[in-house]
Amino acid sequence: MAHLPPVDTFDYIVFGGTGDLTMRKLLPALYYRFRDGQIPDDARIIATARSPLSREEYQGRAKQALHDHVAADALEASTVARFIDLLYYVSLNGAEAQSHWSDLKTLLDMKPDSRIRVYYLATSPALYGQICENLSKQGLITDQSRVVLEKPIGTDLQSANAINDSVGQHFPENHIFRIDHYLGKETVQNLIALRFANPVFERLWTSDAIDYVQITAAETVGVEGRGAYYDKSGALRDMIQNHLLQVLCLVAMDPPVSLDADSVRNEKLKVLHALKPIEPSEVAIYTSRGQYMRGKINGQTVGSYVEDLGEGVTSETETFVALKTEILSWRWGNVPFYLRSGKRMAEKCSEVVIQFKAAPWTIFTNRPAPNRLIIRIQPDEGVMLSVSTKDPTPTDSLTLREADINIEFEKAFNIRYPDSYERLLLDVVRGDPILFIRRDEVEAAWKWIDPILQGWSKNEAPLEPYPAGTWGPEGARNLLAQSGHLWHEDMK
Ligand SMILES: NC(=O)C1=CN([C@@H]2O[C@H](COP(=O)(O)OP(=O)(O)OC[C@H]3O[C@@H](n4cnc5c(N)ncnc54)[C@H](OP(=O)(O)O)[C@@H]3O)[C@@H](O)[C@H]2O)C=CC1
Ligand SMILES: O=C1O[C@H](COP(=O)(O)O)[C@@H](O)[C@H](O)[C@H]1O
Repeated sequence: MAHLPPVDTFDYIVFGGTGDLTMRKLLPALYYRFRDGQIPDDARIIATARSPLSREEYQGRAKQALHDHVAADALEASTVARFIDLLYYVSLNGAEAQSHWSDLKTLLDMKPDSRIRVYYLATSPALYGQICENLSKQGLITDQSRVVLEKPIGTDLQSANAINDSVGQHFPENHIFRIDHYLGKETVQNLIALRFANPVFERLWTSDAIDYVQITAAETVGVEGRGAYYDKSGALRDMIQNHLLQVLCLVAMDPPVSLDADSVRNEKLKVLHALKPIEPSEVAIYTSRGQYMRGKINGQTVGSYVEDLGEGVTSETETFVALKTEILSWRWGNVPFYLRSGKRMAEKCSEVVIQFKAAPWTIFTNRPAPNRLIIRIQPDEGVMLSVSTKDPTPTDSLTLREADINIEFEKAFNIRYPDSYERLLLDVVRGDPILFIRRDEVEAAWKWIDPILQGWSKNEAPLEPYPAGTWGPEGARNLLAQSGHLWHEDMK
């Protein structure tokens, strides 16, 4: 077990404290950090929601959540008991000024104002503005207060601006932490280390050497119990607008002058601004969208998307999207960036594939395969570089064969890879925004996404069905075939 320096003590106030995200992700993440000695014993986690629950009832639910979502070998009874002791519950309608705010105030007033307060908004984003307004009216926003906003920040640029404006009336930008859990993933952060600590890669990180880049986030799960949210969202808003564009920024950005949050965010923003727009009339050329049908995942038959939504429902929502873009800059001129994400795909796999250009000439009897760098975000976090080596089979000529230089981080460092929320939740306490999204990044991402949504709404690109358990619709393959490229799984 790692022993890490503890953060300053804090009150974490979670709006939506009984919800799926809190139970499945936030409490387990805080538990792990507590177990590893990073959370002081006098910290408090104050959950709020409308449900009338006593503190003991809430603690009972939280205990169950830990048993369901924390590895059994990490659950020591005494540590669980000490952690459960940090939990409080206030029944409160965050959207109503007349609700039980005085209960929350009484609890918070028991500690000095200088204590760090984190207001974590894990409710529908439609409530963010009202919750912040009520916090402000009740005098609960101190100099040491921060607010965390869960995704989605809006469904387009206009709605994102409305959310950001309403929260921004009560919290300064440097106290607003917009979470994107992909940035908390170790391998995503490792992109910064890999690129800027290893000149061997960074010197080749341009259109001179790179043919194209693929970023994939494929899931085998369907919409699970989140159909009501997902059907209004779809894969483009749910995954591309935030997670995949953030990964693309880290792959493509120029070296920041330091690891200061704004230096990194400024470089990411430049990438977002340099993305070649996809006009509504161009969506059939540059995008492919699909929806899963019945199929098989790991040998088990699974239902279609509309079956997962419920009986008698129809839907035009995409559960898969692939797109081709470019970054209009000196470094990346003419290098296609292919992004794709989908549910009910053949494998769970998030990765970045950097496909290098072929050698200009060969002296061997067969052509060397172009090098390929694969950064595996999950599962099996690691980095793999394919290289051409001499084929050891005895022949009369020097022929080549592909082999991999493969680093598996978990094995290399013999360490448990933490869930992304573990790091992010404590970064808020530390006041370190490097792995959070600044408002202008959200705006730039929506500005680029909105025209695609407009094109789709005019039916400019067909919604193609794909069987569950496959790599998506044919259109996704055609997107690359136009340039003679293949998705990674087709290269194997
Ligand atoms: N679940 C996930 O995996 C992910 C979720 N998110 C985001 O996190 C947020 C929460 O999602 P999730 O946990 O799934 O949603 P749930 O529907 O499971 O939970 C919503 C929570 O909000 C509470 N709530 C609803 N209305 C109010 C109100 N007026 N005042 C106070 N509390 C209220 C509910 O409790 P009660 O009804 O008792 O008030 C409940 O605790 C959403 O923005 C979602 O998009 C983001 C990424 C992943
Ligand atoms: O934000 C989201 O992410 C998950 C996928 O996250 P991962 O860490 O398992 O890759 C996705 O299932 C969900 O729809 C989306 O809202």
